[in-house]
Amino acid sequence: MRIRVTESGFNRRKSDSISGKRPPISEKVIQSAKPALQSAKTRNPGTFHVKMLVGIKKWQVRPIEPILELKQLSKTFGNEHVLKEIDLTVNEGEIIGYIGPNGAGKSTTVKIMLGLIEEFDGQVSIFGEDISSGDHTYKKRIGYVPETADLYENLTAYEYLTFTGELYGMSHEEADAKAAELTKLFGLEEVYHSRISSFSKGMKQKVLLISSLLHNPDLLFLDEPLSGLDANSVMIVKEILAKLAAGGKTIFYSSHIMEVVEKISHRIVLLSDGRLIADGSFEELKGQNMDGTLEEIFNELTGFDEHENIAEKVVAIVQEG
Ligand SMILES: Nc1ncnc2c1ncn2[C@@H]1O[C@H](COP(=O)(O)OP(=O)(O)OP(=O)(O)O)[C@@H](O)[C@H]1O
Repeated sequence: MRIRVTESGFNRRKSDSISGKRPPISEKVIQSAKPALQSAKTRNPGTFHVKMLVGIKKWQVRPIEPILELKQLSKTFGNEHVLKEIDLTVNEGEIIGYIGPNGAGKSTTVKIMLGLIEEFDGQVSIFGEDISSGDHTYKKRIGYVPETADLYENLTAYEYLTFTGELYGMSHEEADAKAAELTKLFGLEEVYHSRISSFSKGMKQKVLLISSLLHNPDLLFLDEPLSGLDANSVMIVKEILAKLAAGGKTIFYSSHIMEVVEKISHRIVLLSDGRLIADGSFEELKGQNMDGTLEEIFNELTGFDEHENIAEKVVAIVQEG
């Protein structure tokens, strides 16, 4: 059985504490959670979220809900088999690093889950509901940062954010108040009423991030969310994601920046040629005889060892003549 222990705002798995990647949760704390866990287990078998109410010295135990379930998900475009019988369960509070080579099918999976691609085989459930049922209310609980977005560049940040906030059911005043505070925290206070067309790439990315968070979604899909952000902003966003997950939000994080995926993900899911070929924490992947960085594990699992050879050929062609 897997347990997640939350204490003083830290949220991690027992395996994390053993690996020493983050400050360890003491064995005493884990032991003290056991009676509450045991009684919850007899009532409702499964996986549990164990939360210590700091100061009250009491354990709060509730089942970890599967937020997302893919069963035998397959997708073809014409004759091309893009997704091949994918099974995946994602639990509440998890940050999933969803990685794979170009063209592996990552965006296609995300678009299916967002309801942007409606034809597929298999079953996709979000918040316990089959998304093919025709009930689209689940979308209100989702936030999305696309890899490339058509921001309505003629709108100001204020207009764009209040517009998207209202689409998610917020009142104009509520969306404005929240957007103004968030843009200030992201250093965009002075340009809140400027047109997005005048923004730098990083500033636009901040608007997209704010827009995905404004309505306090329970599930976030992030596609290269750090694109164009400076090092300070990257630190802020990584911290925000860790805190959101500690508070029970679920994050599906797709990126090619392996160093970040390695650091922030509770679980790494590797898609190659439409199939899931690895699923586990970074420590678990390393434990399966795949030593090294996530970049090296990625190269090994996808069977790629040609980088030196290809680079040599490119440089030779560039320097010809
Ligand atoms: N609308 C479409 N029509 C036809 N083929 C498509 C369509 N969308 C995606 N594909 C194909 O599906 C495959 C997977 O594409 P997808 O965008 O899901 O890959 P990805 O893993 O997100 O890649 P990247 O890392 O480059 O963003 C590719 O071969 C792509 O050409």
